Amino acid sequence: MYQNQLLAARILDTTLDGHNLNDVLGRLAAGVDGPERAQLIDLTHGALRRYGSLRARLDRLLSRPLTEPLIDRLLIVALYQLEATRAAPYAVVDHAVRAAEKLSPRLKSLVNAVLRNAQRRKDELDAELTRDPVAFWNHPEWWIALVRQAWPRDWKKVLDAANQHPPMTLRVNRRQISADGYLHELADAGIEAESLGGDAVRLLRPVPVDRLPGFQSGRASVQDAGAQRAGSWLDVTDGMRVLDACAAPGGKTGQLLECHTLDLVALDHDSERLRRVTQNLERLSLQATLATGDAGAPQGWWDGRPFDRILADVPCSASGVARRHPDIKWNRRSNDIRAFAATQRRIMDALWGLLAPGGKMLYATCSIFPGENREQIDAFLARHDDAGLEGDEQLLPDSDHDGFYYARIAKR
Ligand SMILES: C[S@@+](CC[C@H](N)C(=O)[O-])C[C@H]1O[C@@H](n2cnc3c(N)ncnc32)[C@H](O)[C@@H]1O
Repeated sequence: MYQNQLLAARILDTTLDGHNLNDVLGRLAAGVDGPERAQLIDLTHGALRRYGSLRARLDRLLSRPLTEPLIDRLLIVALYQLEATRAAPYAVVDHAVRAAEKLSPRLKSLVNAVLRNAQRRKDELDAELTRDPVAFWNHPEWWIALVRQAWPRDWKKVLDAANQHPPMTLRVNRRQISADGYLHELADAGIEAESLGGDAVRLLRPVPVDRLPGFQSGRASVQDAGAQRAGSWLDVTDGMRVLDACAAPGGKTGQLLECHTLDLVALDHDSERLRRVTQNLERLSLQATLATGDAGAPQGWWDGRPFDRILADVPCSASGVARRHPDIKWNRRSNDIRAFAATQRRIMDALWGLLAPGGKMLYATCSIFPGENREQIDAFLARHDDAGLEGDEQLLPDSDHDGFYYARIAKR
C-alpha cells in the first residue's frame, strides 16, 4: 500500500499546483493497472472530494506548516484513508511512515505522531470542523457563497451531492439494441443496472468499460443522464445540417448520430481532444466531418453553408460535475467564472451568424452558476433581436444525473 500512498501524494501535489487531475493521473500513473489503479483513483479523487476537511484537520494537527509539500500531501492521503476508507488504521499509519522514509527520513517520526494524534483527537477535531464551513462542506468559501446565493432553498443538497460518488451511467446505442435489451445483456454479464428512462442505464456499481457487453463494438457509451438530455433538447430531425461546436471528446456527437442521420460538423479548438472524437465515432461506426478551429472565429474553418441546428456545449466552470472532477473545486478561482462567461459570450455571438433563419441553437453547460447559464442567455437575448428563447432547464446534481444547463434559442 505504501507505494500507492506515495504515488497518490505526488499526484495530489501536482494537481493542487493547478493541473488537471485526470491528466496528472494519466502521466504519473501510466503503468498502474487493475486493483492498484482503482485504489489510486479512490485515494486521489476521494482525498480531493474531502480536501476541505482533511486540510483543516491537518492544519490543526501541525504546530507549523510543513516545508516539504510531499509529506503534507502524504498526510492528507493517510488522513483520507483513516477518515473515509475501510483500511485498517494501524496499516495506514505503518505504510505512511514507510512512504515518509522514502521521501524524507527525518520526518518519519512526525508523520507517525501526526497520524496517531489524528486518531486520538478524532472526536474533538470532528466537533471543531463542523464550525468551519470549508471543512464542513468541502468546498471553497467563494463557491459556497455562490451556491447559497443562486439556490437559497437547495444549496445544502447541491453541495452535498457534489461530495458524493458519481453514478456510472451508460447511453445504450439504439442503432444496435434497446435499453431493455441491454439491461438483459448486463444482467447476463453479472452487472446490476437499472433504467433511467430513454437510452440511459445506471449501473449499481461502477465497472471497467471492458467488462461492458459489446463496449468495443459500440453497444454502449459512458455518459451521464444529464448530458444525454442534449439529444432531445436540440430538437433535430434526420437530414439536418448540424454543427457540434465544442465537440470533444464527442459524447454528444455520438448521441446525436446514434439517434439521427445527419450532416454533422464536429468542431473543437483542441486537435488533441478532437482525436478522441474520431476514436469514439470509430468505435460507434458513425461518421461526421471533423474540424479544428475556434468556435468564436468561424472565418478560419466555416465553408459558408448555414446550419439548421447548432449545439454550443461551451467551456465552463464544470461546477455541475465537481464530484467527477474534484480538483475543480480547489483549482478554480472566483474570477474564473467571469472569464468563462466572456468566452461563452464570444462563442455564442459568433455561432449565431452561422445559423439559418428558422434554425435553433442549443446552449449547454455543465455548470450550476447562473452567471454562465440563465444570466448569460438573458444577456444574449437582449443583444440579438432575432433570437427567441424556446425553453431552458437547469439540472442540479443528484443521484440520477450531474448538474447541467440547457437553453434552446430559435432564430427568426
Ligand atoms: C464541455 S466540453 C465539450 C464536451 C462535448 N460536447 C461532449 O459532449 O463530449 C467543451 C469543449 O470545448 C472546447 N473548446 C473550448 N474553447 C473552444 C473554442 N473557442 N472553440 C472550439 N472549441 C472550444 C474544449 O476543447 C472542450 O473540448
